[in-house]
Amino acid sequence: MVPYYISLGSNVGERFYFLQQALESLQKFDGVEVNAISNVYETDPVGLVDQPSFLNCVAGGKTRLSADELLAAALRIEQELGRVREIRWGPRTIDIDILTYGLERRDEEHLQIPHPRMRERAFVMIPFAEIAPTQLIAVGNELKTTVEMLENVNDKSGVRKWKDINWETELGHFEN
Ligand SMILES: Nc1ncnc2c1ncn2[C@@H]1O[C@H](COP(=O)(O)OP(=O)(O)OP(=O)(O)O)[C@@H](O)[C@H]1O
Ligand SMILES: Nc1nc2c(c(=O)[nH]1)N=C(CO)CN2
Repeated sequence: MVPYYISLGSNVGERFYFLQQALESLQKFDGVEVNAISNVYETDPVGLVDQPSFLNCVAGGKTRLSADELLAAALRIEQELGRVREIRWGPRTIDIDILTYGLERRDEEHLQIPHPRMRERAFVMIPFAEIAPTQLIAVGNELKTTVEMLENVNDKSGVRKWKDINWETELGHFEN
């Protein structure tokens, strides 16, 4: 089993419903365990700023899937939840990014791990450091903890805790 972390985001329609459905599908996926889920944050859009605000969270666990299979699972869940891929960085019902897969490093067009843009994104690093503060990430030639990476995020405004979520009640048999 390999430890992994993913980030989830939604800014269309019933945003929390999409996060919850995506996590439930992932948890039911053969060979994937979800062991920790962060708080849900309401976040100002980054990149393309003229779009609705997002709900974001980070989840982690262990998986028997390879990194490519985990990506395929994430893409399948995105499709099942009806994400329409149109504008880069534009609105989406659900976006699932793989942040880390063990200490694996990949730099292919279809799969980059650790996720190259997470280090400048407060909407990823705040929830990631919350559930895995001592997790080591390969940054260039160094290993950094998520907390150290979060310290280097320039702009942490625009990320607010949304609501108190009890993931055990929201997801069938989730154990935190
Ligand atoms: N670590 C990763 N996690 C998820 N998808 C990845 C990863 N690395 C590369 N990809 C590729 O990115 C594609 C999805 O791109 P997408 O349009 O969702 O980008 P985005 O989420 O808008 O932008 P960003 O990657 O900056 O969050 C997938 O088809 C996948 O092959
Ligand atoms: N706040 C926020 N901004 C974004 C997000 C996101 O999940 N949250 N995702 C993007 C494309 O991946 C682009 N911009």
